[in-house]
Amino acid sequence: MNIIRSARFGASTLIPKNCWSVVRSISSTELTKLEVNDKTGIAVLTLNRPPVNSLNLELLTDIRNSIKDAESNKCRGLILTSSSNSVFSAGLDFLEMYQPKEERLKSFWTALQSTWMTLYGSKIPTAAAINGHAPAGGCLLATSCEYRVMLPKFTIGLNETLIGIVAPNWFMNSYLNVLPRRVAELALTQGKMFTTAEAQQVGLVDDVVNTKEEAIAKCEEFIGLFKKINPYARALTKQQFRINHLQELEQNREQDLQAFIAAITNPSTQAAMGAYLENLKKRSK
Ligand SMILES: CCCC/C=C/CC(=O)SCCNC(=O)CCNC(=O)[C@H](O)C(C)(C)COP(=O)(O)OP(=O)(O)OC[C@H]1O[C@@H](n2cnc3c(N)ncnc32)[C@H](O)[C@@H]1OP(=O)(O)O
Repeated sequence: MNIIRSARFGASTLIPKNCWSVVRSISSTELTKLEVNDKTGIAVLTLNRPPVNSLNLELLTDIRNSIKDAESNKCRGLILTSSSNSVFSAGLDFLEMYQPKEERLKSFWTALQSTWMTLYGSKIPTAAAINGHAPAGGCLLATSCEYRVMLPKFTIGLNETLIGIVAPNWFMNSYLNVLPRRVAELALTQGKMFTTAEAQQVGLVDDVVNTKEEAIAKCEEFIGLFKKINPYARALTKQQFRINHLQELEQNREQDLQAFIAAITNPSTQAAMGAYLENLKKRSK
C-alpha cells in the first residue's frame, strides 16, 4: 500500500495515498490549518471553527493570510476544505451582524472584502472540496475557487433573500462566474439552496464523490491539469477573466462597506435576522 508520511501527525502515522509524500504544515492557527504535500506542491487549507465554520473576523483574516502563505510558499495549488463532517461553512457569522458594534462591523466587512479579493484573484489554481453544507458565505468561498467537488446529501447556495438581505454584487458575480444567468437569477431571488445532485446538474459543482479523501484527490487531479502550463500565462489568463469583478469591488470598497452597514443596521433587517437566528437556535435544540 502506498502511504503518506505525515510530518504533522508524527513520523509513525501512515495515511493511505497514491504516492510517497510528506505533508508539511506551512501555517496553522486555532481556526485554520494550511498543509502542503511536498511531493505535489499542493496545499490544503482546512477551516476549523466548530461547530459550523461560521465566518467571523478572525476566521476571515486567517483564511486570507493562509492564501497569501500558500502563494508566497509557491504552492502549485490550493484546496479549501473543512474539519467538520457536515458543514463546509455556514457562511457569515450572524453574531458579527446581529446587534453589531459599528467598528467591529466595519472591520468584519473589510476583512470579507479582502478575503474574497485574495481568493477570487489568486494566481494559483484554487479548488473547493465541499465536505458539508455551504450556504451563503460558504457558497461564496466555493464559487470563488476555480473548481468544486461536493459530497452527497448536503446543500449549497446563496440564500440571502430568505434571511431578508440582499447579496452584494460581488457575491452575485461569483455565482454568475459559475452558473448560467437565468439559473443564477432564479436561484438568487428564491434564496435557493441546491442539493448536491441539483448543484451538479446546474453546474454549481463540477463533481460529486463519496468521501472527503476522494474530494481532495479530485481537486488534486484538477490542479494537476496545469502541470504543463506556464504558471505566468495561466495566472494572467485567469486574471483577465476575473479582473472586471475584482476592480468593481476594489474601486468601490468604501461605498460597498457603507451600503452593507446601512443594510445591516436597518431595523427591519435586524428584525428579520433576529427571527432567522431564533429559528436556527430552535431547530438546533
Ligand atoms: C448586505 C448584507 C449581505 C450579508 C451577506 C450575508 C451572507 C451570509 O453568509 S449570511 C449567513 C447565512 N447562513 C445561513 O443561513 C446558514 C445558517 N445555518 C444553517 O443553516 C445550519 O446551521 C447548517 C445547515 C449550516 C448546519 O446545520 P447543523 O444542523 O449541522 O447545525 P445547527 O444545529 O443548525 O447549528 C449549530 C450551531 O451553530 C449556529 N449557527 C449556524 N449557522 C450560523 C451562522 N451563520 N452564524 C452563527 N451561528 C450559526 C446555530 O445557531 C447553532 O448554535 P447553537 O448550538 O448555539 O444553537
